[in-house]
Amino acid sequence: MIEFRGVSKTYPGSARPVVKDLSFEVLDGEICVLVGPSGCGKTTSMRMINRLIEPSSGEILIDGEPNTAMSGTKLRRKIGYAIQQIGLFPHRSIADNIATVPQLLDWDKARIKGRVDELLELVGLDPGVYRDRYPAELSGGQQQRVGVARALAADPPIMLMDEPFGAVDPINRSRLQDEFLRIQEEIRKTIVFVTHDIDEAIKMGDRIAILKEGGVLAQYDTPEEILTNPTSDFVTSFVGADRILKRLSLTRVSEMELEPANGSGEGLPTLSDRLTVRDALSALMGAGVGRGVVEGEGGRRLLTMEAIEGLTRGARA
Ligand SMILES: Nc1ncnc2c1ncn2[C@@H]1O[C@H](COP(=O)(O)OP(=O)(O)OP(=O)(O)O)[C@@H](O)[C@H]1O
Repeated sequence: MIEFRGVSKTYPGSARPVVKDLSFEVLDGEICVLVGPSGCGKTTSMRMINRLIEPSSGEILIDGEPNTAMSGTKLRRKIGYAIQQIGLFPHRSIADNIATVPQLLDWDKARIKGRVDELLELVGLDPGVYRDRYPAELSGGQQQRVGVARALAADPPIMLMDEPFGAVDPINRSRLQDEFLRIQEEIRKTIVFVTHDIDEAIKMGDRIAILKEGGVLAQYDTPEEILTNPTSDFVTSFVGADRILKRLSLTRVSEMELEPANGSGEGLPTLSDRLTVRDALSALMGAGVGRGVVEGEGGRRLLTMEAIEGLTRGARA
């Protein structure tokens, strides 16, 4: 667990803090997304976790221990770090890039090679093809994957990720997000993830910390809660006017309580219950109908506009 306790940061020469009295906890195995407008202190907050930046006051505890009490080696072993600019060393092979922290930690060669190949497999790059290439010989998306593999190299329980998919086009970005969520299912790291994109925050976060100007925490909640019960005008406007639709994209049709279709499904469009409710709504509207039949493990069930509206009720209150 990572715990911020009253953390503030004022840079030398500046009158005002860029992070102000920040207190929240990141639970083990969860992705916590720091999101907010440009300059609100997301990166500063994240870098105080691995002490690339020191707080002006307050403290950060990792598994109950102040990070100021930890040696550099211990911090490197505990915390992986992936950044938007990727930061791969251009004159080192992909294998050597990934091996950066294990080499610092003096792992033996065989162990490093095994780990590099395992990580390349994990991020979907064939080790035989990519191990000996150089960063310039990879696409931007492939380099991002190597960046993530490098951050995971010493199997740290904590990962800090600063806009890790920021430099790739929207399609590849969406693919990388999906892949990363799949990887996280396997590795269950404790992750702090910085983005300025609320849609990315909603997709990636188990919990979202929305920061506002001056590094003040505006709300810390699950994506569902933030979309359903924003606690201030700032959060409402930051999540956007389409928050009800965003809320629908968090739920799959399979999770809805729906009546069996029995005989009443005749002539209605059929949809998979793996769709998000947002996509199912879009399909119904596209077909110009108010009802459809969903198919899945729960059998054939009837999806109606009323049922969809029922999901948004809390959000409209
Ligand atoms: N080393 C520094 N010295 C002085 N001021 C700094 C330094 N680093 C950042 N700042 C200032 O602190 C504020 C917060 O910066 P930070 O990078 O933490 O914000 P951010 O929310 O990550 O922004 P962005 O989304 O634009 O990356 C900004 O106003 C920035 O100019």
